[in-house]
Amino acid sequence: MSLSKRCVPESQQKVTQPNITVGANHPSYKNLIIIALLNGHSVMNFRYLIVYVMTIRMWDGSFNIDILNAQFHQRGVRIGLTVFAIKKYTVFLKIFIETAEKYFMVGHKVCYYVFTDRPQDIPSFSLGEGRTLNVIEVTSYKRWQDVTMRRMQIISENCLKRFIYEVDYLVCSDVDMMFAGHHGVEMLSDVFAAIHPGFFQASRKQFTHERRPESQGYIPEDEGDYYYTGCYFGGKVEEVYKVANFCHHAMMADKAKNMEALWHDESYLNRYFLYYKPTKLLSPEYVWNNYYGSPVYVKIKRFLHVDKDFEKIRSN
Ligand SMILES: CC(=O)N[C@H]1[C@@H](OP(=O)(O)OP(=O)(O)OC[C@H]2O[C@@H](n3ccc(=O)[nH]c3=O)[C@H](O)[C@@H]2O)O[C@H](CO)[C@H](O)[C@@H]1O
Ligand SMILES: [Mn+2]
Repeated sequence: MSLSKRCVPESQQKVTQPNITVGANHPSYKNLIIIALLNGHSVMNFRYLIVYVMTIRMWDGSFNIDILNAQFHQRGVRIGLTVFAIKKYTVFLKIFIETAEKYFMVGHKVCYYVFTDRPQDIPSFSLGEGRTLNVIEVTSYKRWQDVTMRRMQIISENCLKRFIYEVDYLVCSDVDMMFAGHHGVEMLSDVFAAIHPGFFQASRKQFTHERRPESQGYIPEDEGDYYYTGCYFGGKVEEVYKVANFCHHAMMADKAKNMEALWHDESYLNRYFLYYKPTKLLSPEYVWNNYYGSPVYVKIKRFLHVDKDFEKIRSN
């Protein structure tokens, strides 16, 4: 997969965001309505316009971390972070965990769950207090598409087997990522999702949703609030179970028909979120890719894609 395939065309990347920063660093409701209309969420489709505008978005300046930390500490909240490092992707783990130690839920109870087919290749890490790392061996798949999609099955099975007993919230991430700024409890909610950085300014027409009605990942042309990234989502364990279980079964139903949604697990995830809205939406601060430059609205890059040679890393 070439990265450029999934991007907004060059010409549009240069379009700067309208003046959306008012007071704090996040858009006002008035400006969100304007952005929603510009993005093709018509007033005729009032329900989606409301969803678009009312979703809680996390931006720098939109939360008070001291108050939130006190609340989460009082509850003794435990947070699991799942990450898959299958085949050659084990190379990404070091920087992922090392940067997570610096920025991810610092001061809280954190449990890393590393799923791999190469446990012997997992280095040891020195972890902060209250933080543990579990390496869980899983079988691999030949095609990278199957590796990425099967994460949903493994996550859903482990929700029932262990996550539900061990943690309160789960964060599910790609491994080819690095933390670069604060990632705290402000992002936690029943279900949270993040906007794909390439589609923050894109109109609904440009979203690369699955458009074949026969697929379980189908989203009609005139629906879809956002294009969510498949690389970062989470929530309470019972909610993540529902997300992952849906995506896995949708994928299996398509497979039985010899189909595969356009962007694999990401397409099924987008379909799930169309009908079961996330209760919190992370702004592009929480998932960014420097490929898209440094637009003014991303004041803090908290989580970044690591460059990779797609062909090399995915070859068996
Ligand atoms: C930024 C973003 O939107 N990421 C999504 C995107 O592409 P990406 O290009 O980011 O996908 P990717 O190559 O990172 O694969 C997804 C993840 O699967 C795991 N993996 C994959 C292959 C492998 O051989 N070994 C391995 O461990 C690993 O955790 C990796 O991070 O599209 C994928 C499906 O098409 C997934 O939805 C990704 O979450
Ligand atoms: Mn990735």
